Amino acid sequence: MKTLNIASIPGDGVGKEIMPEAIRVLEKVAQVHGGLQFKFEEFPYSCDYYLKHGAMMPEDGMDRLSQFDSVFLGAVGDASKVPDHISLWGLLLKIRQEFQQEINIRPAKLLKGINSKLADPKDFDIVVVRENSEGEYSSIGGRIFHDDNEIAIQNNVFSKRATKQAMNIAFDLASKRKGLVTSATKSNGIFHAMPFWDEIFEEISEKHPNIKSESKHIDALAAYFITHPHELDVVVGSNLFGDILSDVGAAIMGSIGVAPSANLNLNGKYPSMFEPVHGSAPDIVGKGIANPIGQIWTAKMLLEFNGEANIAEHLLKVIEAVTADGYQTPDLGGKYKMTEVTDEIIKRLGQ
Ligand SMILES: NC(=O)C1=CN([C@@H]2O[C@H](COP(=O)(O)OP(=O)(O)OC[C@H]3O[C@@H](n4cnc5c(N)ncnc54)[C@H](O)[C@@H]3O)[C@@H](O)[C@H]2O)C=CC1
Ligand SMILES: CC(=O)C(=O)O
Ligand SMILES: [K+]
Ligand SMILES: [Mn+2]
Repeated sequence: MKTLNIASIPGDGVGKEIMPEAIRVLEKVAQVHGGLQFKFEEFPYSCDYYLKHGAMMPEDGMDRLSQFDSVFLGAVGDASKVPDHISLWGLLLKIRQEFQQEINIRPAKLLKGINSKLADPKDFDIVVVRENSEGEYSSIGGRIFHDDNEIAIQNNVFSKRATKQAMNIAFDLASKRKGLVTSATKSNGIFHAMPFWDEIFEEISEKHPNIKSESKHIDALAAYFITHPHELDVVVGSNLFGDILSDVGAAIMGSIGVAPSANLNLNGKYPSMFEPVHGSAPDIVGKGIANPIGQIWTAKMLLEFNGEANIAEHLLKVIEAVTADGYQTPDLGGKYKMTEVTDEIIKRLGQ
């Protein structure tokens, strides 16, 4: 019997609602699999934890999480309790950076039965490869002076190593898919970092003559996601550009409530972390209508990256069969509650 030890961090808002749903699904997956079991340990790290303890996690929090095969996270952030930059840097971004989860994989493809927000979406299947450890998400800089003289300086960080790594992963992925890599740039406006990014992209492209490559400025590329999503395959972007594009990708899928993501540690020193693309959705919290599919599709990615590709594919097929038959939450225009969608997935997993 293979055991996967999973640290679950529901976090804030709808994170606390959808996490139990995805765990119910994973327990069922294990039962159907027969040779797999999960050991979950829940960690209460969140904005509520911060209000009690003055930090998003205890001193030994990272040590404890490092003992697990993977971290499974819901969402972080409740600005009514803790400013977002404190809560995200104290938990989500802390884990991504300290566990060297330098790559964030974010698929965007249409599931059967789900209406895209586009009138004619055609059949798109995109993977955003987001550099996940540096770029615009850096804590380097500071603030100086007061009142109207106040100045904020924010330094972006682009290393050749991490940039190359993200691009190499994008090309590898494209070689197993449609064979196209699109780079998100902004070298017409960002004077140093983006020409650097483009040069490295050029260099990596030349090493992969069989893969088509193109660069698009982030503004035009964001529009292209809306107008020509079916022409994209793998899209590689910096931390901020990848973040934005993956929300656009989620919107054209129908709702950010379905979008999954994997924060990958590639050197094997620390666990990877799996979390949906969306945040804590304070506007719908407590209503029982959060879409559980983002977290459940994320569970599929957790299975895939823990060596269980077959059952992972089966889970995605079941999710798609359920959406195809109209079991959808209100964000997708459906009338079903969160638990009803999960129940249907679990029922069909057993069939
Ligand atoms: N990775 C993470 O944990 C992230 C955390 N956040 C945090 O979440 C909080 C809210 O941020 P927002 O910018 O509003 O982004 P958000 O993703 O939480 O919500 C944006 C919109 O999508 C909807 N939505 C999100 N998840 C949904 C789901 N599962 N089912 C149905 N609808 C869903 C929300 O109702 C809202 O209308 C903030 O504190 C923010 O910092 C935001 C993005 C990512
Ligand atoms: C923070 C955030 O929005 C993200 O990582 O997607
Ligand atoms: K999340
Ligand atoms: Mn985001």
